[in-house]
Amino acid sequence: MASMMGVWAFCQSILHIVFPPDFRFAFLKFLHRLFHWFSAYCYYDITEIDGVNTNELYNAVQLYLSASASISGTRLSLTRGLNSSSITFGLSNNDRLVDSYKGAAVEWEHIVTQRQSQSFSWRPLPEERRGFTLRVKKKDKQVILDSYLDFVMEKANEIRRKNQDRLLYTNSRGGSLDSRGHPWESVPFKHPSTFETLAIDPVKKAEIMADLVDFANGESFYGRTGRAWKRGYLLFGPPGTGKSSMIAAMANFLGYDIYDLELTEVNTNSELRKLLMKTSSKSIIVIEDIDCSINLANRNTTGGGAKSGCQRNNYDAASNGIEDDGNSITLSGLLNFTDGLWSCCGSEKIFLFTTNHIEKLDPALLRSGRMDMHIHMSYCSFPALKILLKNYLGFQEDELQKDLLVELEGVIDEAEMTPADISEVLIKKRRDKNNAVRELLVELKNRVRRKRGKSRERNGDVIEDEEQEKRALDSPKDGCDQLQETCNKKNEGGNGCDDDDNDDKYD
Ligand SMILES: Nc1ncnc2c1ncn2[C@@H]1O[C@H](COP(=O)(O)OP(=O)(O)OP(=O)(O)O)[C@@H](O)[C@H]1O
Ligand SMILES: [Mg+2]
Repeated sequence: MASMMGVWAFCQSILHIVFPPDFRFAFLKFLHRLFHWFSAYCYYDITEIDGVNTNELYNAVQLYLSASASISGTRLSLTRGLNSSSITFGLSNNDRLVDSYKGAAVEWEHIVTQRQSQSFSWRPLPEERRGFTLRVKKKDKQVILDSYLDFVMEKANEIRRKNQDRLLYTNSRGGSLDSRGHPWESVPFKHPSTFETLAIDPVKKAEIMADLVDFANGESFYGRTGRAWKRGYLLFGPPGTGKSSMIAAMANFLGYDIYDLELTEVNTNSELRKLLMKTSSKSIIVIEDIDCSINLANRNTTGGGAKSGCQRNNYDAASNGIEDDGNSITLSGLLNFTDGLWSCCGSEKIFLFTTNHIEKLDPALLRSGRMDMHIHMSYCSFPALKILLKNYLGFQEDELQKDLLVELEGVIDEAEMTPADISEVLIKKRRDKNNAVRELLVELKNRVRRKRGKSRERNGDVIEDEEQEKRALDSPKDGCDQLQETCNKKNEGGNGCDDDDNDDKYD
């Protein structure tokens, strides 16, 4: 190949000296054709810059070859991208690499030449002209063009996702665009929450994980059934039960980016659509506290149906019935956002809404297809508590005293304590893990006592001897009566170890 190129260059220089330009051009063209007729190969150039735009295929090839180049051990260039935690390998200048695909051998050459003179351009071009030349046997041309390049693109995306840290996008600028036309701002997403650290019922956890895996591997299923490749999850439950932690765990599990959509920053339905259009595939689009973001309860249902019935501005319709003139966001806009035609631009997207008050949401928002899975994030259950004890204190189940476990199991459900509150107790006392568990037990018992007292008050009963109940709940063995007394005293002074505001909301 190199010698052929040498001959080619030699011919060009001879022609340059001997013949006039017109003839020279025609002759060179002829020679070029001749050269290709007799060659068993065809060549494809993939330049770094296509006109003034960056050629995506060039970057993809570079990344794709980085996986093979690391093995072949030729001269390599090393790169570490922005937001990336790992180093990728690349072909050095004018180096070659052989790859094979479906039995066809291909050769990649990385060609770097100096840019001669800077022609006029709206943006400065790099001094070097870079590109890849792909050499393919003529008989393999079809298979390479049909699927190899798609394969390269796909692999490159995979590598990029693996190397790059998750990104967390926000629309804090509202709908306005930055200089590159993007409405989203991003920061590296480093939330450490995973399904392992998430304290929820293991059966529920396994179900959610299986659902996510089915979704991520479901391209052919969604194609076959004619459904858009997207899925909606609604997380509901009291504050501190792990809704945001669940979102982070899902993103880390699937390796997806998160788009945290601040609905109150979006002014119109069309702004909402633009934001959606600028989200990438393999991402989770989150609207937290959906009930607080938009007045969903006061939907005007003049047409009866979910979509036809909400052609009005929610805020206005609720207050003065002004028709939606497209200047504010409506429930129909939101419904279209989640399952209208636009929702499928760029596939493999998860829509995730959270709320503390599911009862406030419009049924149209909850139906399957929009929110396919409703996940109740509940107060800490006994199986979830065991996960917290393991994660925070390093306790394996068999390490804990049996009677202590029985006591914990006896009060945990009735105490209705959130995982956030439990983890606070465990964090504070984690230096002495046995003491931490005892302290937690006291806290749980206090909550149960207060709950029972409250419900009696509500039922109009006379509060009987609280001390008697205290004795019934307390274990004589655990030696933490002192702590409990202190806690009780604080509570009597209105200055308790916790407050019951949340309990009231969810009673
Ligand atoms: N189920 C859980 N498993 C593990 N940790 C949890 C869980 N729930 C809460 N936590 C802990 O409590 C903190 C607060 O939880 P998180 O922000 O996920 O709750 P939330 O349900 O989103 O609350 P809010 O409704 O107020 O947004 C987290 O940082 C996490 O450490
Ligand atoms: Mg939250």
